[in-house]
Formats: sequence, C-alpha cells, structure tokens
Amino acid sequence: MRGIVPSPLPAAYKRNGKTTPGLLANPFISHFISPSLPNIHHRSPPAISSPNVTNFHTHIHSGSCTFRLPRHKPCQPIRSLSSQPSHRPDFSPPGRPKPTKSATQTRRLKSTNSLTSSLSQKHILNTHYLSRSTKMAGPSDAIRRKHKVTVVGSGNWGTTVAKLVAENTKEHSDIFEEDVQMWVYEENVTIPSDSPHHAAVGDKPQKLTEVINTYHENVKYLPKIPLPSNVVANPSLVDAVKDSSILIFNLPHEFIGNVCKQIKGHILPYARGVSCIKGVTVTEDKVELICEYISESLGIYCGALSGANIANEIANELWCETTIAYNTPLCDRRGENGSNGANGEHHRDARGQISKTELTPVPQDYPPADHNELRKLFDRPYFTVSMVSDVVGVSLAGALKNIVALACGFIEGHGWNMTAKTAVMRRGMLETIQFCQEFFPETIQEMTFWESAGWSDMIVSCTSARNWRYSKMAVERGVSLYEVERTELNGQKLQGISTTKEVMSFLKARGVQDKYPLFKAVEGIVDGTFEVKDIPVLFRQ
Ligand SMILES: NC(=O)C1=CN([C@@H]2O[C@H](COP(=O)(O)OP(=O)(O)OC[C@H]3O[C@@H](n4cnc5c(N)ncnc54)[C@H](O)[C@@H]3O)[C@@H](O)[C@H]2O)C=CC1
Ligand SMILES: O=C(CO)COP(=O)(O)O
Repeated sequence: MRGIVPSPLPAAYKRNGKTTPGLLANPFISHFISPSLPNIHHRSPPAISSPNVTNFHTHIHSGSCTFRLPRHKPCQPIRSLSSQPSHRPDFSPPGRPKPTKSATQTRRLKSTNSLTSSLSQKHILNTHYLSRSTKMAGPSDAIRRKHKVTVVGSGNWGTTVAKLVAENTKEHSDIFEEDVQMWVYEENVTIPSDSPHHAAVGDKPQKLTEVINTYHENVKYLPKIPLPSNVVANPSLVDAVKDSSILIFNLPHEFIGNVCKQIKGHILPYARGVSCIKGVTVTEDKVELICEYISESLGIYCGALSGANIANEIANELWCETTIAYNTPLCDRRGENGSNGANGEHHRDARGQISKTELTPVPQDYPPADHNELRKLFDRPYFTVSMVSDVVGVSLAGALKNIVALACGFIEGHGWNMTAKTAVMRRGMLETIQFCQEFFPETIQEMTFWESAGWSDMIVSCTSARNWRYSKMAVERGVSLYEVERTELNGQKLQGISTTKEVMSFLKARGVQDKYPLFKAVEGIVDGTFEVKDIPVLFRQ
C-alpha cells in the first residue's frame, strides 16, 4: 500500500465572504434531501413512493459522463422494517427458504426490463445464485460446532460493533460462541477524571485491555458506554483471531495491510470475514476494495458492512439501518442433504472474475455462514441490517463518501450553507457512481446507491460525521486537517484524507483525474493548491 504523506494546507482555507452561485438547479438532488426521503424503501426492485419521481428520468449528464438510473415504480406500503423481502438475489430469509416465492422473485427480476441492459444482466446473473440458494436446507443435524467471532479493531466503531455483535452471540448461543474476542491495539490510557472508574486508580496510566476487561468500558474510544461482559479485549492479534470462524475487520484502513501480514497463516482456512472499514487500498496503479484486499491476502472470503452509521449513536442504541454485502461463496451454500452446493463451480470475486483464491468451505458441522447467520450476528432492534450481494457498491460508496464529507466541511467552514453542500453531495454521488462504473463495471449494481450504504451514508457523513465536522473546524481555524486530527480526535482517525490521496493517485496514474472534478478539488484543498471559493468554477469546467 502506498504511504500517505501529511501535507500542510490552509492558504486555501480562508473564508472570503463571497456568496455561492446557485449550483443546485437539479430536481434530482432536491429529491434526495427533501422531506420525502423517509418514503424511499428500496428492498424490493426500484421502489420510490414520491409521486414526483415515479417517472424519473433515466439519464443524468455530468461533464463527460452519462449515468443511467433506473425508472422507479411506486413501492408497497411498509409492513415492518425488519420483515421486508430483499430485492437482492442472495438473500436467504429467516428459516427454511421457500422455493415457490423465490422462483416468483426470480421471474420478477428477470422481467425488470425497465433497468438498463447491463443492470438486467447482472440481476439475471444473480438470479442464478437465487435459484441455487432456494435449494439450501435448514440447519443440519450434524452441526456440532459454533462460530467463534473476533472483532479486529477497537476504535469508536470497532468497539460499537463488538458491543452489538456480543449482544447477538449471547442471544443466538446455539450458533455462536458467546464470548467475542476484540483485538485491541494496546496502549496506556488515563481514566478520565469524570469517569466512575477514576477513583479506583487515579491518574496512573492503565493498559487499555485491562481497563476494558475490568470495567467493561472502552474509556478512550467509546467512553460512557457499558459493554457486555462477553466482549473480551485481547492485546495479542494472533491470539484474538485463533480458531475464529468469523472475523470482523474494523479499524482505520491504513492499518489493514499490517494486520493481514500478522495474521496470515494464523487463522482458520475456512474463516469468513466482514469488513466494516471505509476506505480503499492502492497498490501501484491498482485500486482494491478493502474486503478484496483481505480476501486475497488471507485466502478467505470477505464481505463488507457499510451504512449511515455514527458509532456513538448506535452505541447509545439510537436506531439506524446498515447494509451488508456478502456474496456467499458457492462452496458454502448447502444442498438439501447438507452437502456442499458448489457442484464444482468456482466462486467469482468482486469483479466478477473466477476467484484466484482457492476457498476452503466452511465445514458442515458448523452452522452455515450465509445471509441468515450474518443477519443474526449483526441485526439488533436498533440496527436494521439489509443484506445485499453488491460488495463493490457497498465498499466504494462507503469509502468515497468520506472525500465528499471533507468537501462539505470545507464548504461550511468557508461560510456557505446547505444549498452549496447539497450541490457538492450531488456531484460527489455522481463521481462515486462514475468511479464504480468505470473501474468495476462487471458487478456494480446501481440500486446499491439507494441502500443505507449509498445515499443515506452520503447525507449523514456530510452533515454530522467526523470527516465533515473536523474539515469544517480546520477551515474555521485556518489549520491543517492533520493538526485538527492530532489535537481534537484523541487517537481517532479521519479516513477522508488518505482516501482522497489514494483515489487521486490511482486516477492520475490513469490520466483520468479531470473526469472527477470534486475529488480533484478536495485533494487540491487538502494540499493547499486550491481554494474552497473556486469549487464552483471547477464544476463549470
Ligand atoms: N466511528 C464511526 O462512526 C464509524 C467508522 N467507520 C469506519 O470504521 C473504521 C474504523 O473506525 P473507528 O473504529 O471509528 O476507528 P477510530 O477512528 O476510533 O481509530 C482509532 C483506532 O485505530 C487504532 N490504531 C492506532 N494505531 C494503530 C496501529 N498502528 N495499528 C492498528 N490500529 C491502530 C486505535 O487503537 C483505535 O482502535 C474506519 O474505516 C471508519 O471509516 C464506519 C462507520 C462509522
Ligand atoms: O462512516 C461514518 C458514517 O456513516 C462515520 O464517518 P466519520 O469517520 O467521518 O465519522
């Protein structure tokens, strides 16, 4: 992975007091931020209830690109958020799958001819998987083992996910071992003076793992949130992942390379991964999804979890949605008699190619590792999981929105307001879709941008997440993002800075950076070579 060199910025950060030209003339963006947003339910094929978008145009032009979007149909009224059928073909509903219903779904997907032909083809490809998954049996009598779960990482989001997963392993102790290992990058911490645990040890530095295991609280990265006692903090990475069949990767993306090097050869060959990391890796001139990188470097299958998820809100059990993209490997799909469902076929990777990784199937004496089980592991009353199979869309929407969030922070710090921010969000989403179509055309599914991992995450990240908050602060104070990260974030990381650098170095290597004016502007602002006030000019070009 390429290193990221911190750079000074902020000549460009100064406010200039000018007003913004009206960039927001497009009904597309105003729909997304309008009060009709909660009416968008997108688990069945394109479903938007707002009447003014029923006959939504199918082409959007931006610079040199044309984006195709599906013509939407009005949706059915929602019965229950958690009981909605997914439009995703790889979804196995709770309990034994019902072949008749799935066959209907298959026909419906095949006949969705209002979508673009490439989209239809992808759906048809996936209906193949759907008909396969209809053959799956329920839990086999021969299941004797349970999945052991490890969360690799213990920052703000890592600890929150460990909490919700540990609540579920306790609730589903027939499927999962109750204890959840959480790897902690060990450090000495001082318990804050307003903490009820402070009196016991005073200001004496303590090992973070010991504090977590004694007081069941991550006082540094998730203070004031009680953790279930079955979250076990472990300072040894190798020991934490030992014998775990489900690995949840959740740490700032710049550390994933080193983590994979350390655990390679120390994990179960049939372990399965879920990456909650928002970022990409760039090696030479190749851009890789984090879950792709994990899969290839460890020789396992890894999916991706991403959504409009602010860790502190979820830790406080305030409701939200998330999206998990998991394309259950063929070798893990179980036949009627519990047999391996691969039938000699090879798993395809995130780019639709036959996977270079020779996967070892999850043994039959484990519960399956598929959509059903993953939903049981992650879904909570306050955390609604939507299962999909588009690993590319979920991963890249989660990574690239951090660049857009920086832009929104710059804009607001500069003194512009919501109208300018929504213009930037619209541009950012178009560049995100363009990036996916340009570099991952085989598998990207445009409907993914209607999931929590798509527009919802874009909106929340540009209005209340850390990348937005601290880029705004940097402009207001006239200091660099690195300075703000160092002084204000108490060890937490802003993923947008490194993602901008990585994505731009990849685009430049291919000579296509001018097709991504917003991403380019953000890089220029971070480097101090471009001014916030010039963003509208760049867009006009
Ligand atoms: N915090 C949030 O609200 C959300 C974060 N995410 C994503 O989750 C991922 C993880 O983020 P957070 O848990 O918030 O992390 P964080 O921003 O709290 O990062 C700090 C973590 O990095 C660890 N760390 C520091 N140096 C390290 C090293 N050399 N090697 C390994 N680890 C090291 C620290 O121990 C700590 O656990 C990121 O990709 C982020 O974009 C996704 C959704 C929500
Ligand atoms: O991903 C997030 C919201 O969905 C959190 O983003 P930040 O890292 O900017 O806080």
